[in-house]
Amino acid sequence: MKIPSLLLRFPRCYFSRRTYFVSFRFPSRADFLGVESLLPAHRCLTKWICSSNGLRRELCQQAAPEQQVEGLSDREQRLVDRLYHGLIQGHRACLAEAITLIESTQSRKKKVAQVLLQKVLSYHREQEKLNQGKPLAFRVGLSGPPGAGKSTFIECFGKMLTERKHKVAVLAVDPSSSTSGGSLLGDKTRMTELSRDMNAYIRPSPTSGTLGGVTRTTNEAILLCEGGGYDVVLVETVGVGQSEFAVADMVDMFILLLPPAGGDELQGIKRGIIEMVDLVAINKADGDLVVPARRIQAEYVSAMKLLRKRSKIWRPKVMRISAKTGEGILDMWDKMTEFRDLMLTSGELVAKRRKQQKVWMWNLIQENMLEHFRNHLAVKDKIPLLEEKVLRGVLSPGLAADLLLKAFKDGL
Ligand SMILES: Nc1nc2c(ncn2[C@@H]2O[C@H](COP(=O)(O)OP(=O)(O)OP(=O)(O)O)[C@@H](O)[C@H]2O)c(=O)[nH]1
Repeated sequence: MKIPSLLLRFPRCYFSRRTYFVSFRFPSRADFLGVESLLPAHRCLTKWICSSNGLRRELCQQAAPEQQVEGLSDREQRLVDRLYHGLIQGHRACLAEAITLIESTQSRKKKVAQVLLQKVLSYHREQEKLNQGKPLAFRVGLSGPPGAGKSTFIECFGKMLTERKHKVAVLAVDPSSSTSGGSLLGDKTRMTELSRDMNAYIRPSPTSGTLGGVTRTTNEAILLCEGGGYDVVLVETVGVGQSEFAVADMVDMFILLLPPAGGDELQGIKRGIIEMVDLVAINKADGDLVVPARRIQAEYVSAMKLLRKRSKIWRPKVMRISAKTGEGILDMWDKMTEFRDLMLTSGELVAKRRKQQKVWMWNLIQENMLEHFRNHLAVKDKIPLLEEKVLRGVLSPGLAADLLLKAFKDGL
């Protein structure tokens, strides 16, 4: 809808968003002289604007392009706007700053981060609508025991993708970094060439927080990367704690990278994780390792036949690759895109993402509730005593839990 030219001719007329009130202020005496002739137009315009939602929206956009969010100071609002615009224009520095903001544990910054995320989410929705429902990015999880060759693989795979005009983001989930104070995953020195590539963005794991906290920020970082135009987001993790399960719950495709070794060396691979996998890549299938790689591939192919089918359209594949020579990497990407396309056309991808959103929400609630419970004044002091009684066998775990829960409920 067009804004009446009359309204635009008078720069001092203003429109208040909250009251939908329109008023004219005449800039000079000369203009004032013309008031008589303008009054009917003024009244008519006021009435029209009040009844016109379309114009109201248009005026709001022209008068105040950024919607002021309640509770944010002007400075915070400006920060959100700067990061948002920088992010969607593809500035890496803004993406990095935005991820730092979502990783913050300060309550004020957390609030600002959520406002930014909301904005990025509505941008996502718009873009996906324009894309006929196609997701902005392909989310891929990569796990494997230490030494499997994850960083060599990411370097080789990432470069292959950027050469094909893709934009690649690499995020890491390493809960062990919280205790060790630093993460090797996502370390740029492990992927020297990719980290210099302008179409790649590498982010190490946050070095503080629980697995739940790290998972939350990684989930949010994925959204930010997608907003920044990265169409392949790779989330790397090692088999520590429950991190692979957490990563499998945030990606479209989950890949397990294995060295050509069996038995003891693969003890670290948790049984359950094989059930989450969409593709197993046996790495280092080069030189003398080709034969053992073939053997491991055959073992996994037969083991995976016994697994319960998770998808109607996809059976997990086992492939041999060499991250060092690049052999098999392109074939692997072909398989990955085949998976993505099948998932998309069958509707399984949308269903999977929806389910993941729900899992994510409940995980956050669980984590926050537990923290709230542990720190609640009514139970905080009782926990060590009851724990000790349970350890000594004086009190059953069930009774101890009941006592603590009762104290919590009474204290609410
Ligand atoms: N022969 C051969 N060696 C490889 C291949 N990929 C990786 N390597 C070697 O395997 C070793 C471990 O590789 P990384 O890429 O550091 O493995 P990672 O899984 O990232 O290991 P962590 O950093 O311990 O988690 C290095 O010495 C690599 O050179 C491959 O395809 N073939």
